[in-house]
Amino acid sequence: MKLSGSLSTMLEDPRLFRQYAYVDGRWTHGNGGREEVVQDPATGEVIGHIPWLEADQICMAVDAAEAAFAHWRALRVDERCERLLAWYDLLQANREDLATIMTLEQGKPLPDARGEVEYGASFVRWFAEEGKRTFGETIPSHIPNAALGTIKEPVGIAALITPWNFPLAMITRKAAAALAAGCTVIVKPAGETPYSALALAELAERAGIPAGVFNVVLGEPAEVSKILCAEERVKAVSFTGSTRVGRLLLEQSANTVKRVSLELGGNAPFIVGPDMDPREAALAAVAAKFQTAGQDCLAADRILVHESIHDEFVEHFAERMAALTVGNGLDSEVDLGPLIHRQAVEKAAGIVEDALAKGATLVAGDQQEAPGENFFMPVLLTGVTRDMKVWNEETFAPVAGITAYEDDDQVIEMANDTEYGLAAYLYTYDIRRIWKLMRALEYGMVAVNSVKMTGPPVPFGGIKQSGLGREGGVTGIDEYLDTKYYCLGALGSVSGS
Ligand SMILES: NC(=O)c1ccc[n+]([C@@H]2O[C@H](COP(=O)([O-])OP(=O)(O)OC[C@H]3O[C@@H](n4cnc5c(N)ncnc54)[C@H](O)[C@@H]3O)[C@@H](O)[C@H]2O)c1
Ligand SMILES: N[C@@H](CC=O)C(=O)O
Repeated sequence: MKLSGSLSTMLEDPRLFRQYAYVDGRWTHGNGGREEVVQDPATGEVIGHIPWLEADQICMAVDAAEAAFAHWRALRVDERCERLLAWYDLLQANREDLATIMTLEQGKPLPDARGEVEYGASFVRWFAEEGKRTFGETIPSHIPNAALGTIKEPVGIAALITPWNFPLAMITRKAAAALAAGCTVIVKPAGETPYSALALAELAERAGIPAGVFNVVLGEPAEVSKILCAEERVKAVSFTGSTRVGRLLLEQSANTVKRVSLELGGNAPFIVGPDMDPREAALAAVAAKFQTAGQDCLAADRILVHESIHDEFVEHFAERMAALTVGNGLDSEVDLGPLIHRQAVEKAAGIVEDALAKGATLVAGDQQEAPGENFFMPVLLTGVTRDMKVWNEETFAPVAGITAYEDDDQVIEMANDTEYGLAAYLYTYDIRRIWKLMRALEYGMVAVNSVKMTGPPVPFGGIKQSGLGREGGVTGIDEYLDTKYYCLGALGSVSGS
């Protein structure tokens, strides 16, 4: 294993590169001496090490979050929100360093990493504002001489478990909502990408977020999650990751009846109507497929094109795909970085092999050209059918599969033929088709004639086995709030009550 050792020298502020857990405002070693090596997926070089905390240390993080909760929830909401805004400012001010850390540990091209820092920061600002609007309601009373209403209260400690593909924004979309609501949090980032989370902790501290309010624990994933899910004092678990692990955490949280929010896998259909300009649609489909090298829960996984424009669409798609540059995300020419590790490359190769064995056609994609062992060259397959893995599984790789369809009813049925229900794309200008398909698609989010669909104001989330609950938007904060109903009786006669 080659040792890089150079990340801190690449940063303007080397203190953003932390190789410890962060518990109760302290940078913490693991008691048991266990640690994990973190590698740059582009080069295989070692970026650094992180400690694994032992069970008693995870419990100490819960103690810290519990102790801090009393003070944090008691702050005036504008005081909490001021600190979130200070955190937002620091994220913006340190954007370059945060992007460098992200590219080194995750592999995505530097411009995409900068984009993710902006995106992640935007949730902090959004919830700093939304925190001030956690209104209760007054209820016209059916009880004589009583006043009825509701107030919103923070649920308590929230455990936030996050994936490696968006190492910063998947944390802030949860943490900012929870902190604005008055909760304290324990973040468990993916072991592949811990340094973005630890940099967030460093900046949270500088923003005046008190010790114990924002904690980052590191460790063996199943072990840590089991403790957090079983712990009665943890009131909410918010998870972003695979459907397989999401199911597990839901099960583990049942005994303590926790609030569980799940942002899970996707298998997005990208539907192109017969009225569509095939070139325009192909450019959009390439953008929707290859972001983060296809390692995106919103990636266009099944591209469904009307038979009348199928061949032309394929030509344009192949042409645009051929123009994508694959390489190290630090190189300014690069569009697609590496996959996260070798297993991801092997999984992608298996999906392509399975499709070809079952009759798909390989239009483009030569793995001999891959610039390193964690890289996977973009692949275009046509003639994809429902018995293939590329249809049924979330590919999480730059493998595009195209299928032709005959009419709207058939494409609705095809698009819904999956256990997933996160996001769908629809390209057509026919308003009646838009309305019909948009309503019939069994997805939490439908983007019509747009690749971009996310951002702070929208309720992000899926149905079916893509998740529970919503993040962002005006409802994202509700995942961290309880509604308390009150009935004030014996008030005497109050007119209009
Ligand atoms: N819906 C969304 O908003 C969204 C966003 C980003 C990623 N994702 C999904 O995340 C997945 C990719 O991320 P990933 O590979 O990091 O997912 P993953 O489920 O393997 O890991 C996610 C988190 O769970 C932890 N984990 C892994 N195994 C565990 C176990 N047995 N018990 C407890 N915790 C465990 C990991 O360490 C990590 O912190 C894809 O399915 C993608 O669609 C969804
Ligand atoms: N692109 C998604 C993350 C999915 O992997 C988002 O915007 O949240």
